[in-house]
Amino acid sequence: MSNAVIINIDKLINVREEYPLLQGGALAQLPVRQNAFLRIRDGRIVATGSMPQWEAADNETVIDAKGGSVLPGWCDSHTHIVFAATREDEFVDKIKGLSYAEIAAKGGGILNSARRLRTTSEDDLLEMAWQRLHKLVHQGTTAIEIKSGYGLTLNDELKMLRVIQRLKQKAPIPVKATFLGAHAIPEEYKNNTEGYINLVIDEMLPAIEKEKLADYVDVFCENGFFSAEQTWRIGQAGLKHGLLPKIHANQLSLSGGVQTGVKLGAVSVDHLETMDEEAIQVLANSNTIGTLLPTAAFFLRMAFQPARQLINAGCAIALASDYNPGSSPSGNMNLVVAMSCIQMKMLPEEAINAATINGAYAMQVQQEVGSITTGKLANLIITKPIPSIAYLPYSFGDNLVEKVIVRGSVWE
Ligand SMILES: N=CN[C@@H](CCC(=O)O)C(=O)O
Ligand SMILES: [Zn+2]
Repeated sequence: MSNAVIINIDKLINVREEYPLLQGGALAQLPVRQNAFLRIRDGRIVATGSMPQWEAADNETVIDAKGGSVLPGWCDSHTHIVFAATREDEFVDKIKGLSYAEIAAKGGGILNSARRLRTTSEDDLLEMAWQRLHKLVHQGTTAIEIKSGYGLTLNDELKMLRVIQRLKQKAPIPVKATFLGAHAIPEEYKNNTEGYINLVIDEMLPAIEKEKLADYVDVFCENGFFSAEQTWRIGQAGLKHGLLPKIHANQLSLSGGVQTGVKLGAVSVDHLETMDEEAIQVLANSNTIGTLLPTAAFFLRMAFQPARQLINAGCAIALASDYNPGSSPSGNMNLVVAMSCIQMKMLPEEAINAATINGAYAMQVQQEVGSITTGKLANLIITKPIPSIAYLPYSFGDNLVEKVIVRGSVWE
């Protein structure tokens, strides 16, 4: 466990003693300290101060930020990084004019990933997911949620969740596991949706509870996938097995996913490309976080999420990458933040808060990460020198991450 001090920090971003979930107008408040240092003991933040007051201490590594800025590492609360194969062939099909729904109907999409995953070993899946996670940390992600949902049989869902469990043990960053058995109706149950739902409820959930393999339960609430009523039943069953819901809601249609998620007391409802006033108001009047996934909207050429309306209504917004082989084959949170400002008109301050502290809340790790707060893990991004906070999303596509610090050590 490392003892270190980061010196010559131009801007120390998101420094907070109290770190409440940020709703509506509060998202635009991003506390910044100029010309600072930050001290780390046993991998945790123990002090911050003004650079002129800094004094060297024994037995600590000095990390010189050289005028760069420091912010909390990104908290990516929605990913599918355990998968067996990429799907660039579908990407080309889409360029040629096929829709996401058409690709799914011809056996592509999630079912394509399921076919490939079923014939891949747990060790091989772990190796591939670890490579992805390792790269994501280099891009600044220092807490992550990972879903199952490409197995769609009892054994293959358990296999995916065991991979996530092994990632939890291997990775020095907070990792949360979400059971997404209700991601699609598998081929074998094509004409028997109820049979598959029974398998999820009666066999998968008890087995997952027994092995303590998941933190959350998720359902893809969408036309052609799972209805609001089926989402409700699976969410309730998850709750009985100790799993709080996080719901894929309102991606392609007004699915009722937001209302159902809120009624279930979901930690978050995610996607939200397709919202109406009723869904926005229901979310605004709840404790459920709305997690926006702009790179999925971008990749599928869909309208972006109505971030301004959600924030103006008072919602708590988080940003996540949705990293998956079908609809967002990138987990780069720097791009997510930039796209949120460029395409959804979020202010840079709002986007950074949504990708750090609110992302931490969306996977219940806010006591460990998400802000520069004494006692939290020193999971941090050191940027190259930047003239302003707005420069981060403004210079999209440029790599401004100079170093990533995990538990006080530079990520190699
Ligand atoms: N929308 C549902 N699930 C994923 C896509 C998964 C896939 O296409 O493989 C998502 O969040 O976008
Ligand atoms: Zn997803």
